[in-house]
Amino acid sequence: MPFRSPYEQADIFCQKIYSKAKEEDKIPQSKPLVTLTFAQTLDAKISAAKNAKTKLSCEESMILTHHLRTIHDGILVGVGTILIDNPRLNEPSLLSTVNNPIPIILDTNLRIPTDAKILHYHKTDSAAKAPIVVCGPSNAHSQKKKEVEGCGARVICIDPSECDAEGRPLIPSILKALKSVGIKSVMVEGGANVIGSFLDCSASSGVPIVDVLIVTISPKIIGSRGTGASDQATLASHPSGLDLKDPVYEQFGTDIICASVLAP
Ligand SMILES: NC(=O)C1=CN([C@@H]2O[C@H](COP(=O)(O)OP(=O)(O)OC[C@H]3O[C@@H](n4cnc5c(N)ncnc54)[C@H](O)[C@@H]3O)[C@@H](O)[C@H]2O)C=CC1
Ligand SMILES: Nc1nc(O)c(N)c(N[C@@H]2O[C@H](COP(=O)(O)O)[C@@H](O)[C@H]2O)n1
Repeated sequence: MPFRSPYEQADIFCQKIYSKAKEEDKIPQSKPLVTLTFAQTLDAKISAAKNAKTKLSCEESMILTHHLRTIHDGILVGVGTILIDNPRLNEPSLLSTVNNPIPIILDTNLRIPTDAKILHYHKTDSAAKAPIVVCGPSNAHSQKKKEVEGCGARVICIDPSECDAEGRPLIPSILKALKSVGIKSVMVEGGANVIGSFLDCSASSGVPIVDVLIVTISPKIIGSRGTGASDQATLASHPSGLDLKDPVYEQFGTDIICASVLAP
């Protein structure tokens, strides 16, 4: 096989997966296209412990993750990930030459610290975009909302009728709100609670919610202290598990990528 850099490999891999999604008519009109993606160990852990930031991806699979970020309009994480990882969520090495997605943070009670990197990065790098924070109704008129807006973020409050019993905005309502501000595609990176909500919503809804699932599998075993990728998904509507259709596997460096275009 001719030599391919990991950048070329990432580009070709994404073209293959997203042209498949297109062929199968998975490019939605009523909601943004959703890619759910995360890195896990062989024993399906996304972090080494509760409250831990853990590097799982190798250099080559991280290049794929960064490439995926550049082909989506938005990149979404929960506030738990902001509090633990304090990420930048941009494509670091090619920042000025590629599309950087709009960071989107799900934060029911506006717990985001006003010094979080994600609230400030766009002020120092002109290629980075100001984030969107999606919160629950209790913050509609709060001082914290004003402070977060003061950092340059757009804060979207979801109506109480569109939140779950714990007051968390429902996934279809979040996607509707994102679509209404022009976001046509969103890459969901985690963490465990957000992954659980997207999986459950996708499995129980008659319409597709997650269109493409891309999982990086790292050759590591963490054991029971780690946070499981699906710890927060009940998958109650699928008692024998969720079957992935026509999975595609490819090795990136020392990791295996599993990708599937999900059936509705
Ligand atoms: N290996 C990987 O690819 C990744 C690993 N992580 C890891 O995940 C861990 C953080 O995960 P969690 O603590 O579970 O936090 P999380 O990042 O899933 O955020 C949960 C928060 O999101 C908010 N939220 C709003 N609407 C929601 C909804 N409908 N469903 C779920 N949450 C909603 C709530 O305020 C909730 O507290 C960290 O250890 C981080 O390192 C995070 C991202 C990727
Ligand atoms: N793909 C992937 N591999 C890992 O090993 C990871 N720990 C993550 N985590 C996600 O990436 C964010 C860090 O992003 P920045 O490098 O700061 O931009 C982290 O917050 C998780 O969302 N992903």
